[in-house]
Parts: sequence; C-alpha cells; structure tokens
Amino acid sequence: MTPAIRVRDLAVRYGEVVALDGVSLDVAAGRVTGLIGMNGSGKSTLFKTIMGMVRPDAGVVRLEGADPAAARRQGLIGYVPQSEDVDWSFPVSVRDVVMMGRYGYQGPTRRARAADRGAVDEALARVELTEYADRQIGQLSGGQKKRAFVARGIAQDARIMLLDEPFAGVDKRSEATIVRLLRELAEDGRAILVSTHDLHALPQLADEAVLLLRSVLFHGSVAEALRPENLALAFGLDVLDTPTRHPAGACDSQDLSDGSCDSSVAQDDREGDTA
Ligand SMILES: Nc1ncnc2c1ncn2[C@@H]1O[C@H](COP(=O)(O)OP(=O)(O)OP(=O)(O)O)[C@@H](O)[C@H]1O
Repeated sequence: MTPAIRVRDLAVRYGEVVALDGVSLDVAAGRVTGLIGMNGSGKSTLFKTIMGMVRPDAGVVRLEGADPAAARRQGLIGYVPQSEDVDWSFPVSVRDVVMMGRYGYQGPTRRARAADRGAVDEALARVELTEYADRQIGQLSGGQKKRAFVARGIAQDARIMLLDEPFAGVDKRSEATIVRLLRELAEDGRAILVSTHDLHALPQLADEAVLLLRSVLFHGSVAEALRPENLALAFGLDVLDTPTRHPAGACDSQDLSDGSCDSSVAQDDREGDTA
C-alpha cells in the first residue's frame, strides 16, 4: 500500500549547515506519528520540505504518490506551522484563517458558499473556538492559535496533517483538545505527523515515533523510542550514566507513566551541532 507520506534519501542544506542528510521515512494513514528531536535536529525543515516550501538538495517526497506542489494543489496537506513562522499581526479573523482551508473548494473567485461556511463553523466548533471566530488571529492565546490552525486543516478535510510543535507554549486545555482531535482525525483514516518536545504526552498522543537528528535514528513504537538509550542518541545525553536523576527529556516509558521523570526537554541548551 502506498504510504501517505514517503520520503527517500532527503538532503537539505542551508549554505554550510546540513539540516537533513539521507532522511528516509514512510508515514502511514490512520495513525499519529510523533516526530522527536532536539532543537536544530531538522524537524521544521522536514515539514517544510514535505510541504514543498523548501527545495531539497537531494531526495524525493511523495504524498499519496504526488509531489508536494501537486499535493498542495489537491488540498491533501494541512499544516500547523511553528508560531515563529506566522505573522500574527496580519489583519485576519479566526474565521478567515479557517476559511483559508476552503480555498481549494472555491475556485479562482474564492467566493464562500454555504457548504464552505458550514465546514468552517463545524471546524470551529470541533476545536472549541466558536466564540472567538471574529477575533483578529493575533488576539488569541498560544493554544487557541494552534487550535485555529488545526481547524483550518479540518475545514480543508486534509488527508495528511503536519503539525510543527503544536504544544509549545500551549495551555493544558488546548493540549488536551488538540490530542483528542488528532486521535479522532487518525481514527478517521488521516495521516498525522506531529513534532513535539513533550515526551510526557507522547504515549497518549502517538501510535509510533520517529527520532530525528538530521537523519532518522529510530522509527518504531513509542515505548521503544522513549527508552533512555534511544533518547540518548537523539538528544545526545549521557542518560545511561545517571541512574538516579534523569536529564530533562530523557525518561523511560515507566517514568513517563508514573510521572517520576521530568520530561520537559530544555529548549535553550540542546542546540544541535549541525554545521
Ligand atoms: N532559513 C534557514 N537558514 C539557515 N539555516 C537554517 C534555516 N532554517 C533552519 N536552519 C538551520 O537548520 C538546522 C535545522 O533547523 P530546523 O529549524 O529544521 O530544526 P528543528 O528541529 O525544527 O529545531 P527547533 O526544535 O528549534 O524548531 C538548524 O541548524 C538551523 O539553525
């Protein structure tokens, strides 16, 4: 069966910086796949290359067999970008953002029909943002902003959803709503690829996990991905030498289930040495 996302031998450089090097990955429909890696490990670059926003130096990306440009034209991919990649001062309402998911249904005139308005209302309700629909997008909390972008993908009826750090700076309610929605979307047969630093949430969120450090170090079950030796590979931590106190972000699945481990990966001191 053709995977929803197929990536082969992908390489991306920014000048001297090697962001991705020989990435090969299949992402299946009907599952949530967690993408885990330290800052600078190439997660955003992988999303942008899958979206066709970054042109790879080598390798191939296929979305249900189509190249990224064709997949975008067909409305196959919904994308929730990192907050830094969005201009929140742009004068659009939450409803306008969600309506962007309907552009592919509207032809060149972009005239919204009743079906488009209905799909937008339904998506807003699913992410619990109906009462905020007329607010300027920048006037939402971090979690509400993420939910607005998830609603855009729902309104679009995207078969593949890419979410870049949807839990960063997000309140617990938004996190729980997003996790529930992603699970529902996967059960509906969609492919969900989601990057996160929140290793605690991973067992509830994802069916499988990918550890990335410029290339794929591991792809398999969440429990195995969370084993200290695998996290050590991905985060460059010497976890096996510290039996009493785990470094932040390096927990085994037992620690995660009984809450005895600090799983919040420090953002600032884990820059990847990618040059
Ligand atoms: N536009 C760019 N120009 C130059 N270098 C870049 C650019 N975008 C990313 N990089 C570099 O490429 C590498 C991978 O960055 P990327 O943003 O893909 O990683 P990431 O895993 O998403 O990190 P984070 O978790 O911090 O978002 C890093 O070394 C980064 O500094």
